[in-house]
Amino acid sequence: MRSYTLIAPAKINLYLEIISDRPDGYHELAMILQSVDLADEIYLQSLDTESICVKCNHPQVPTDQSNLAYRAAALMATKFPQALAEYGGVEITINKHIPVAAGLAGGSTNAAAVLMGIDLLWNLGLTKSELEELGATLGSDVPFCIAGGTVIATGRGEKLSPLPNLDTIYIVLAKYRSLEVSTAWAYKTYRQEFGNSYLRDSENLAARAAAVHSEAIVKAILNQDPGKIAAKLHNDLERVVLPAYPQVLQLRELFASFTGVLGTMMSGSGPTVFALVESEEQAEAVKLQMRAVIPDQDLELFVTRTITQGVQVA
Ligand SMILES: C[C@@](CO)(OP(=O)(O)O)[C@H](O)COP(=O)(O)OP(=O)(O)OC[C@H]1O[C@@H](n2ccc(N)nc2=O)[C@H](O)[C@@H]1O
Ligand SMILES: Nc1ncnc2c1ncn2[C@@H]1O[C@H](COP(=O)(O)OP(=O)(O)O)[C@@H](O)[C@H]1O
Repeated sequence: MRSYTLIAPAKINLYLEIISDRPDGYHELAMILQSVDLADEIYLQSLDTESICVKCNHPQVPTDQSNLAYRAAALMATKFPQALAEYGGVEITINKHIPVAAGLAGGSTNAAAVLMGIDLLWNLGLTKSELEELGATLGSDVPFCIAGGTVIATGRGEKLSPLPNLDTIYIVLAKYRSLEVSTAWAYKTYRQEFGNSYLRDSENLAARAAAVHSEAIVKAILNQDPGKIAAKLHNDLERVVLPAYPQVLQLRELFASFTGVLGTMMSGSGPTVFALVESEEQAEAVKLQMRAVIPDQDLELFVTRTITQGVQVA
């Protein structure tokens, strides 16, 4: 019986600009995605039968066919039926550490780990770009979770251009356990409220505008300048999520008021808010400050840091 354990890291969005809507219902984006060391462990074990089964220690995560990890395995089974017959199905055990429905790509990174793990279990020898292409059919953030590091993502988030590795930056994450924001709702509301400001002249114009806006943060990343990176954080989805979720706005304002915080932003469609911090010591101090102001145990707080890789075999 063969088995693999994979480490599946979360991401944050250092930059998220919505360029336009698309005929397929998605949005054209310009993003900078960053892997962080808060990660789930994914344990894969071959089965004698051709079935797929998912186990997870987190009550909010479904273990049926709606689990993104299950869907990743089902996709591999459909694409490679001979390998499924030869090597058997797979049992997927997810040890969740990443908060669920948080804007941290928890499900996407689990799916990425399953694609990479099954590639190994079934001796398929797929390239990273082949795996990323398969991943894009499961979710917009899945290709990035395979690539990892610091990456410019365009299209609906699946077209990736790597940036140089960032030196370690410490990060504090804050998320109310019971608060969920639907990604589809966030984009739909943005389209309803701000859609008339999209650039529609031509794809090129839209791409050029995105390049101009994100230029400053890309430069700061190339210069390894955490202060400037923090000053240029941006997320268009804050325009719809912050007014609708005052608790998220409060976290954002509190982080901004703490000593040692270089910059703060909501990640993805939220509701996680992150703060870039000067040092590990400052990060622990910022976490303590937040806990002192909000003792409510529904608020989850994590100290994490930037990393240079996506999913890895343990
Ligand atoms: C907002 C972001 C930012 O990184 O992340 P999360 O907050 O989910 O982590 C991503 O754009 C989310 O990526 P992901 O969670 O993989 O999205 P998908 O499953 O592909 O899409 C979920 C829904 O979001 C909307 N969507 C997503 C991506 C995109 N470029 N345009 C969209 O309009 C669509 O309504 C889609 O049905
Ligand atoms: N493997 C998985 N891990 C986490 N959530 C999952 C998974 N598979 C499906 N889901 C569902 O996907 C939804 C989004 O969760 P998640 O991927 O953690 O958030 P986000 O896309 O905001 O980063 C949740 O409602 C959850 O029930």
